[in-house]
Amino acid sequence: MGDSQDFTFCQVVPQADDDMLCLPESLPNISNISLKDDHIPGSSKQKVDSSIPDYTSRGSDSMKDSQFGGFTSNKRETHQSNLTSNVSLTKQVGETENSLNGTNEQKPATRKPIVRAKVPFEKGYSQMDWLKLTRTEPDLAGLKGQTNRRLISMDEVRQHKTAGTIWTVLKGRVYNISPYLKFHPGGVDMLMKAAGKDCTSLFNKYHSWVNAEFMLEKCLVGVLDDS
Ligand code: HEM
Repeated sequence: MGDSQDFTFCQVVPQADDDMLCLPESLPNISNISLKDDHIPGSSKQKVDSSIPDYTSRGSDSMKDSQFGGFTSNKRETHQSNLTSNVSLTKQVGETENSLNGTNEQKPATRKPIVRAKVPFEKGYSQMDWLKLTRTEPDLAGLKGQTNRRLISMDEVRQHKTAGTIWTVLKGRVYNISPYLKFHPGGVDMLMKAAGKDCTSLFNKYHSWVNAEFMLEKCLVGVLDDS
């Protein structure tokens, strides 16, 4: 009886010993976990560090952080957004809006975003290049000596919509826009919508602030005869 009790007791003791043996191994793990937890309530940067072991192992990256500040910070945010899916990116924008509105879950902005459809210009076709051309090229309008004060009917304008002589009417003036096509920041295709037509309303729709009178001064062919 006593032996069996001792046996039972002896069986228990080794288990306790096992636990004791495990403790030194488990302690470092526990301390690791507590370190991660300590970082989680901190900044988003720290969140990334604690959840991604690779970042903590990159000593050089953390050096870069301190050296380049915001620049590297952006880089990390990109990593974070990759890891937490695109939502994170949207959230960045949303967060700014929410901080202004004072709410956490807000619908996307209702206002329609302004679409900038500027086309990157080819080398040699910047607005500065256009300005230079207007000062150096003597006959951009293709007048060949004719006056640019001539009255031009809409019928005649309509006949000029192919390469070389593309005319348009803007605010009562007729311009040869052929030489300007490749310089147009909105692209050739957009400007071609003006070919052989009165483009005043389209022009005002996209950029009423543009000083076309000045820009196309040397392309003036005549004045629209609207009688
Ligand atoms: C006929 C004379 C025109 C001239 C001299 C002209 C000139 C310009 C200029 C200087 C810009 C740059 C504007 C900026 O940076 O703020 C621009 C952009 C643009 N233009 Fe024109 N344009 C003309 C006609 C048109 C027409 C008829 C259309 C449409 C059918 C058009 C569509 C655009 C678009 C979509 C852009 C890009 C707008 C943006 O940056 O948001 N343009 N144009």
